[in-house]
Amino acid sequence: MARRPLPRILTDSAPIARGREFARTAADGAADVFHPLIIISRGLRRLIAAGRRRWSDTPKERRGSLLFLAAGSVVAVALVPYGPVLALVTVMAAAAWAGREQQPAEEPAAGPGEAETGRLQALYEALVPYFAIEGDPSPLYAHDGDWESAFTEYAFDEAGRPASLTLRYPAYFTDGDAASRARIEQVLYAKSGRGREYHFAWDEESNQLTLTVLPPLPTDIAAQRFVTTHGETVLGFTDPGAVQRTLPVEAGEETRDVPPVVWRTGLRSTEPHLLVLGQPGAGTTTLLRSIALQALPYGDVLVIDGSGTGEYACLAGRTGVMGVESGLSGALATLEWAAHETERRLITANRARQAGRQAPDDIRWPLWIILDRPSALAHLSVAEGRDDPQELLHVPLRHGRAAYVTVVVADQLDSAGLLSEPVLTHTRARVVLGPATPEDVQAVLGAPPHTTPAVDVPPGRGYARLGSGPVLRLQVPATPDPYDDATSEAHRQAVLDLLPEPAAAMEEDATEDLSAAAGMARSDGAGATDDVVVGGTDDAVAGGAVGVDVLFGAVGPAAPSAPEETTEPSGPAPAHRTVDVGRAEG
Ligand SMILES: Nc1ncnc2c1ncn2[C@@H]1O[C@H](COP(=O)(O)OP(=O)(O)OP(=O)(O)O)[C@@H](O)[C@H]1O
Repeated sequence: MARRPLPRILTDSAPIARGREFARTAADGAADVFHPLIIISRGLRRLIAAGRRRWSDTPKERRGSLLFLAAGSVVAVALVPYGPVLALVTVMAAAAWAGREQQPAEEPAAGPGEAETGRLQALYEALVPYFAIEGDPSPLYAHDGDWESAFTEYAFDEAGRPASLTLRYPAYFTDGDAASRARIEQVLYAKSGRGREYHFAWDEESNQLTLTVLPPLPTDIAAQRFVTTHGETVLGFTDPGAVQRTLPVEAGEETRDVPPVVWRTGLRSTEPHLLVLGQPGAGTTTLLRSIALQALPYGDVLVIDGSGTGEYACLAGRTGVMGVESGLSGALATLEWAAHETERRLITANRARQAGRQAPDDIRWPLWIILDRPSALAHLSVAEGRDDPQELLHVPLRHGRAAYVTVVVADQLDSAGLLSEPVLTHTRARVVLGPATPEDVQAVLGAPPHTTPAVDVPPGRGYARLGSGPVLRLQVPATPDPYDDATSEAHRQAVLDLLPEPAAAMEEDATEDLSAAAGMARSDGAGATDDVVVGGTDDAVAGGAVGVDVLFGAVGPAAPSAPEETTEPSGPAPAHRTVDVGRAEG
């Protein structure tokens, strides 16, 4: 049976809604009209209540005189012309004022407690000798002066120690003088509580100094494939706000965004080479290992380990690793090859440019020279009456940028005096690791840090400066030697995952490709060159100098090595993309 519809009056809600709307409008209109009356009546109620309170608060013996005063006022009002009218107007005005909407009184800001006030006063007093001069008619800093006029903002941590403080200082204070600043920073550091790192921001325009306590940098980030582009290397991580970019990283179980210190290399880099200095055990080798692992997917790497401790053993024999040398002869031979290779790249790139062509691929494939502890080799070379290997770095350092050659040098701080002049001149990207005084940081980076030295310095902690940029706090990602027994399993696996394939496997693949290519060339009866040249130049092919043999064989001028002094076997040269342009040109 079909359902009967309900009567329309029960289902049609439009008239009800209209009625409700009308009632609301009428109420709003009435409220507007009667608003003054409402205010006045509320005010009268408040005045009467206030009068009653006053009457009850008045002692009994004084009530008579109060009553007499009130009666006198009434009589006076009645006698003066227009008195009652004026009195009525006055009462109405008083009622309107008393009845107005009152904003809830704002909660008074919680001021500093007694202990905190004491700390601020002590800080203020400690600054007086530095910020006050005799003859100032209205000194901002004076003994028994008011700290509240000098300290504009402050915050405290749970322990009651200052977490941030902004203070004003007199305009005559020499805030452009590093020594004057250092004295103030030293006082604030001592009085605010040692054991924490502070950042000092000097606003010279408004004569303000802001001190902020810095949280420790994260130490839980291990080696991993960072989200960077070709030519970018993550040196480590720094403070939020210190750089404009963040990178997603995996730290333990979670993924989070952290601000990286990214070093750019290549043709347009303004700081194409890096110098890392640190205290013993501060993590310089770890940083170099991290750089090598990031460089390998996009370039060839040559490692010279002056300390000879075998901490780069994991790289030996891997695709793209052209050698891991640790002896003096091996280092000299390898660096000599690197210098020639740089020259060869330069000449080839120059010829290509003159011919109006792009530089060939093998020139543009980056070559990284990683030199750990050259001072140890320098010492040996002096003892043996041979050349300092650093002399051979002159060409790669000077011309490396145009030849896609990047040099990374690491040494200990106390051996910095043994670094050669070209190394010091051409390494504009700098890192200093481990406990270092502000003077050390200034000497290495060319500018003092804006933070106080950390008391507890974990390995891989330090400062970085790229060119003339700001000095940044730095924490290097943990990239330990996977063959070290002390390395945790998670870190070992992280590093092993980043290592390229062993070069032997690649060579086998290459040999197979070579056979296939040669077979193909034979089968179509054409010259072998056209079919198999992948990265060669037209010149090379036209010259007939490039055959299948140079495609997958040793690249460039073969990297020499001194096997008897090489702790790790030199990895076979990469067999995947370059041709011997030098021979082709010949
Ligand atoms: N960023 C880091 N995170 C965690 N551990 C690190 C980090 N850097 C270094 N370490 C650890 O500190 C120790 C010393 O590191 P490393 O060998 O890199 O220092 P070094 O400066 O090269 O020392 P040396 O003076 O012996 O050459 C190693 O156990 C290493 O795993």
